[in-house]
Amino acid sequence: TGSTQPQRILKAVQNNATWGDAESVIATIDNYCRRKEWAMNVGDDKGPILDSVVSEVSPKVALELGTYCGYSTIRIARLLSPGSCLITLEFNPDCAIIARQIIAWAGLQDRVQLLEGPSKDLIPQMKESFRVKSFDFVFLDHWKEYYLPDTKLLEECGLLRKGTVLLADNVICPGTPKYLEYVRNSPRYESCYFKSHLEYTKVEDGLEKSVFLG
Ligand SMILES: COCc1ccccc1-c1cc(O)c2[nH]cnc(=O)c2c1
Ligand SMILES: [Mg+2]
Repeated sequence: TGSTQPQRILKAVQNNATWGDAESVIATIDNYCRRKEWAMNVGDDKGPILDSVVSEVSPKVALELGTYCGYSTIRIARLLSPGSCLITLEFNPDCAIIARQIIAWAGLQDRVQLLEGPSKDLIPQMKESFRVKSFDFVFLDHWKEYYLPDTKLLEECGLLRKGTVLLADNVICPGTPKYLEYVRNSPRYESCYFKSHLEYTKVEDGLEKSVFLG
């Protein structure tokens, strides 16, 4: 019985990154996934776009849908000011176990709350159980078919406020046509596309930034 990809990524981090140094964890994962085995991290081409949007918003309360190994969790959390927090949702327990260790290796566990379970079950609990009033920033990076239903659920649960920024990965590859159609045509969003590439490849992909207008 061999190892899983998340286990191999964790081992690369433990063998090459400096404990407590988020930048070295990011660089280690990018090097490993570019040279050894491709993995679905937002990566070092789309990553700086994510960084610039997070820095512009400087969210106090942020949400990530889809943790995987924690790569984008670390990219976001390393930019948060003290007292801010990032809630990240992961449905796969094997990924959650690895992500917790990678987030800890980066020294960011105090700003991150990783919740295990389906986003459709966890989102309605945000207000009561997790004392969230509303999110300032949401990064959508889980399963493309859930982008639209989860966005509507966030609206229905009153978790978006005037100015909340949604940033969606993979809107071209694998592609999220129903989500794109919604945010680009709804009068309740102002949307724009940041062209880039699928992580570690030359294939086109991009991020869609959508501001909720209330
Ligand atoms: C499992 O498919 C991997 C894959 C294969 C080919 C092209 C794209 C992707 C891909 C890339 C990503 O950044 C992703 N981000 C989040 N959830 C995904 O399922 C996902 C898939
Ligand atoms: Mg992705």
